[in-house]
Amino acid sequence: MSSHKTRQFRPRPTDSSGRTIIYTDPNSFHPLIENMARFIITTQPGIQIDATPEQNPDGWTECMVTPSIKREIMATPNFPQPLQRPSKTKYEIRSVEGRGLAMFATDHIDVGELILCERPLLMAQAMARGQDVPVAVTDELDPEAENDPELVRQIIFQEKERQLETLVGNMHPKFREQFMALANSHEHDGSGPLFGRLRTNGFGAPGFFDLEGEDHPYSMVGNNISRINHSCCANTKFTFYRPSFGMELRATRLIPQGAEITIPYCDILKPYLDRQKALKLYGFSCDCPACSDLFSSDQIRAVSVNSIGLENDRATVEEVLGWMKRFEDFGLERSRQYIECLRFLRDKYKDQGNLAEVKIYRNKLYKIVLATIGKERVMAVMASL
Ligand SMILES: C[S@@+](CC[C@H](N)C(=O)[O-])C[C@H]1O[C@@H](n2cnc3c(N)ncnc32)[C@H](O)[C@@H]1O
Repeated sequence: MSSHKTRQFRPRPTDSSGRTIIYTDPNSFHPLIENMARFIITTQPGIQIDATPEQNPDGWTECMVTPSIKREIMATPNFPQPLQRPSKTKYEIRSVEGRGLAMFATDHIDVGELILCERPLLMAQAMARGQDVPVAVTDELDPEAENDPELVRQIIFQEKERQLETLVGNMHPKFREQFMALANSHEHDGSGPLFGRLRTNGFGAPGFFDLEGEDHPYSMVGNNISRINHSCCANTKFTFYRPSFGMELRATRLIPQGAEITIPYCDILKPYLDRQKALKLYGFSCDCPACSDLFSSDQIRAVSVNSIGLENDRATVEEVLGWMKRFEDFGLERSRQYIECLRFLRDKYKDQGNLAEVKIYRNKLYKIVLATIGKERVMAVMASL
């Protein structure tokens, strides 16, 4: 059924600087999305309009966003920069029994280390958490149908599929092939093959708001990063670096050679039942250490989002090290309280004049903040700690 297979890749114009190739063709959209801006983002200097992916190793992103989001992207300071990749690739993608393809460390990976950086294949609006039906869709609906949530859901799925047919139809065949090779855990719920893949593999694009301050739930899909499986004790975190339009992945704990590299598909600070509910969308049930020992895990998760009472400075180093161990056992290095433990130890040693320990904990703090917040905001956050 998919028309995307028969569409031809069209050459795009370069802008005056010759660096960013931008293509906007709002007229080719279905009326419901006529206000969306479609364009591509790439950063290879001097690239020609008919460049191949081989000539443009950073790749490019097919975007379909509102014009205000497009303006926001273009106004990003220092945009666009080339991707800054890790100096050495330390992962491989291979299949694993019962979990399809997965990513594994081929070398020891340090906390905070950049594991991969890639330009998204595409960026588009996904199904929002608790999203209302788009106004244009409700206008077209018969009032009876509007009260039928399943029918409304199916109509939204069809609209999303049509939007994506336009977008995916314009991808370079190599990138389209990469997108179509990704897993689809939504084959039986009415999502089309493109929207199903976006839902299965999309990473929330952080911090994109329209002019009225309304959150736009955009998703980005990457060729390699979208092969990473979930764990509630995940050892990495995804961040997005706007100046290079790069999806970045860093380690939140030491990853030994041979270990699987994992990310969270849901809020891993939430209790077991909430996580299971969120993971249903992906068609598997998690068997990570936190899901296997859910009683202890839920207890420590509840603590990790509240407070362990470090504010009054009365805790001892031993107590704090004990808390850190419990957080580490359940993969909670990214939690606010774990970061507070590191800050506490740095300051405690500073008060004692133990400069060697101060250096160790300052370093650890920097690495975990870098991994969890990303390089765009790491310095600002460190200054506030
Ligand atoms: C984004 S893809 C990850 C890569 C995927 N394994 C592949 O083969 O391309 C998401 C899908 O991977 C599978 N998956 C992810 N994490 C899993 C886990 N912890 N256990 C079992 N399956 C998992 C599920 O089928 C899920 O819908």
